[in-house]
Parts: sequence; C-alpha cells; structure tokens
Amino acid sequence: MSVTDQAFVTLATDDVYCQGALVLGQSLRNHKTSRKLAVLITPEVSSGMRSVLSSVFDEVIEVSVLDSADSVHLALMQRPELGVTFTKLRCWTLTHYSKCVFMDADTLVLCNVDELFDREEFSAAPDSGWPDCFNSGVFVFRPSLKTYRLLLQFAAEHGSFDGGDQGLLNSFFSNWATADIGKHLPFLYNLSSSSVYTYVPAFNHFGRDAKVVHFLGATKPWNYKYNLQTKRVMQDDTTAESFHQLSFLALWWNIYSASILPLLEKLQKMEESESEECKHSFNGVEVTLKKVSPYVASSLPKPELPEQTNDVNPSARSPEELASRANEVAHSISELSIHFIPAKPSPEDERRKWEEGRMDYMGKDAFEHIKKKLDAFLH
Ligand SMILES: O=c1ccn([C@@H]2O[C@H](COP(=O)(O)OP(=O)(O)O[C@H]3O[C@H](CO)[C@@H](O)[C@H](O)[C@H]3O)[C@@H](O)[C@H]2O)c(=O)[nH]1
Ligand SMILES: [Mn+2]
Repeated sequence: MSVTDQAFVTLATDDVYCQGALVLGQSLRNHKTSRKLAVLITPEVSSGMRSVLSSVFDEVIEVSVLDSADSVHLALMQRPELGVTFTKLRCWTLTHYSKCVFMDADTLVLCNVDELFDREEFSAAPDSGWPDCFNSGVFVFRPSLKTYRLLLQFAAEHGSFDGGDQGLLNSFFSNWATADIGKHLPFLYNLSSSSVYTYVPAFNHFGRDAKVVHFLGATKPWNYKYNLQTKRVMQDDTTAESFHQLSFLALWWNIYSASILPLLEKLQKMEESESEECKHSFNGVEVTLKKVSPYVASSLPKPELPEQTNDVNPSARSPEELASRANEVAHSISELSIHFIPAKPSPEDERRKWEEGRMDYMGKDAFEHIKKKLDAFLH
C-alpha cells in the first residue's frame, strides 16, 4: 500500500548536509516505507547533488531562506542568524501533503517507522538535555500555510531562546510538555547517539528497540573517516566514542558506502571525470570524495559496481555476495571521507556568540577543551 498524501520530509541547505539527507532517505527506503520522501533544499545545493537527491527522494523541493513575498519579511531581515532555522519551518508549506514527519538530515531509521503517521501535530520526542522540551529532529506535523505564517510571525516577534528552530518550536507548541501524552513520541524515535553515555543501563536494557538514531551535536557522521576494509569508523585521539556510538556511526557509513557512493560515482561517470577526486564546492564549503583507485593509477579497466538496489540490510545478503561486494568496493576505494572547509568565524563573531549564550558546547567550547586551555594558561 502506498500513501501518496503523506511524506517524510528532511532539509539540506548545503552539499554537506545533503550527504546526511541521502543516508536518511536511503534508510527509509531500505525499510520499505509506504510514504513519499521529500527533501527541502536551498539554492546553494549544487546541481550534481540535486540529481543524486532525486534518485533517492520522490521530491526535491527548492525553497529560499527568506521569501520577499512574506508579510513578515522585513521583520525577519533583522534576524539574519535565524536564516537556516526558518528554512526548516518551510516544511509547513508542503500543503500537497496532509500529514508529514520531519526528520533532521543527521538522523537514520533502524526499522520501518510508518506508524508515526498515526500521530497528530505536534508530536515529538523529549530532548535528552531538557526533557520538558521536545527535540525538533523528529516531529509529526500537518502542512498548513496558516500555521506557517503564525510560526514566522512568532519567530519575528519573539526570536528563539536557543537561536535555533528547537527553541522557537518549543515556545510555539508550548503545551507539549503537559497537554497530551499522545504527542510525546517515545525516546526510541529520536535516540540521540550521545545520550547513550548518560544512562548506560537504560541503553543496555532498551537500546535494542531503538527506531531512529539522531547524531545531534557538532560532530556529524560525515566528519569521521571510514575504513572500507574493516568497516569501522576511524577515531582520532581527541574523541572517545562509546562502542554503541561507534556502531551507529559505522551503520551510517555502511549505508553511505553501499548505496550513496555508487550514485555519486554514476554522476561522476556522467560528467566523464577520470580524476581521483570528486568535488562539490560552493560558498567556502568544499565536499571532496577522495578515492584511492588502483584502476586509475594503472590503465586497467575499472570494474562495474554492482547494480544499485534498495536492499543493503547485511543480513538479507548471502555471505558470498557480501564478501565479493566488499572486495569490489575495497579495491576501488580504501578510505572514505568527506571534507569541508567551513568559513572561519572572526574573533568578533565568536565573542558575540558567547555573549548571546550560543556556545559550541559539543565542539571547541566543550568543557574539556576549555579546561585544556586553562591548564595550559596556569602551568
Ligand atoms: O547548515 C545547516 C544546518 C542544519 N541543517 C538542517 O537542519 C537540521 C538541524 O541541524 P543539526 O545540525 O542537525 O542540529 P542538531 O545538532 O540536531 O541540534 C539541535 O538543535 C537544532 C537547532 O535548534 C535543531 O534543529 C535540532 O533538531 C536539534 O537536535 C539538520 O539536520 C539539517 O536537516 C542544514 O540543512 N544546514
Ligand atoms: Mn540534528
């Protein structure tokens, strides 16, 4: 049964987040969703990436960050830092669907989650950092231009207490914590991979029933490197991921290498590029897929990659098939990574962020980093 007026919706405002959107979309396909898949993109997304997106998603919808036709346009212009946030709100404009489930591009489904469509607007799971707030990485909503306008108006008048859409949505749907338990999605529908740390016994007890993993925080799966031979994520010394986190990261890369990489290679072939690097650059951000290919170095013909299928569940394949596939991929690429060069914020920007309370808790402003600096200063 396919339901055409309901959709999973995600958002990618650049080619980097597109990598996440592709893995999310593929994971939904792998688990045979009966709903449509839609991705919102902004003009910066490259044309190559758009064509890859359209082979995973039913709809690739370009939206602008700010629409001059909106009545609150001027008010929003005063708050340029909320631009990306407002793009997420755009999902309410998808009125050709009666109901949708929004999922962040840094989420991944572990099983079929179509039962989410039995829920009503506004359903979401608690945020692990402040459980009286919901996390806005997974939520059920009903597209409506009226709600959309109210949200924008609310944003223009009140801003967002955390500078992002999560603060804004929590203020807007402010009775979520108390009004209707039916709108509380179980945490298993938005399991933040880092909260596995804070309550290990619960994870050991319930973790096997996890349905959606959310790689929330500053370090995303695409910031890691993946070794295709060992099928493991490569760690650097500054991070200490738990075993479970590493398994979730490996799962992300597993889908990426099995299903997304072949799509990018197809694109590369179309562009008749024989170089070892496939680049997508824009706005100071650069995505590079670096391949170490013996077939490029020698003039041996490159073997055809196996046909792209929707089935990448390892258990659904025979061991021989898996081994031969792993071999083929391992021969053409040994280390997989996605690089990007974020535009460096100026010291003034950094200071303003601190003053506004928007520290990078997970990244450079994390306690251990600050402590390191203090220690260096004191000794
Ligand atoms: O430059 C960006 C940044 C974000 N996104 C999209 O917006 C989502 C949210 O951003 P993300 O980096 O995933 O934020 P989180 O680390 O998950 O942080 C939290 O805070 C965000 C801002 O309030 C909320 O959107 C998240 O749901 C919440 O989990 C992403 O998944 C993407 O879909 C982009 O497309 N481009
Ligand atoms: Mn997220």
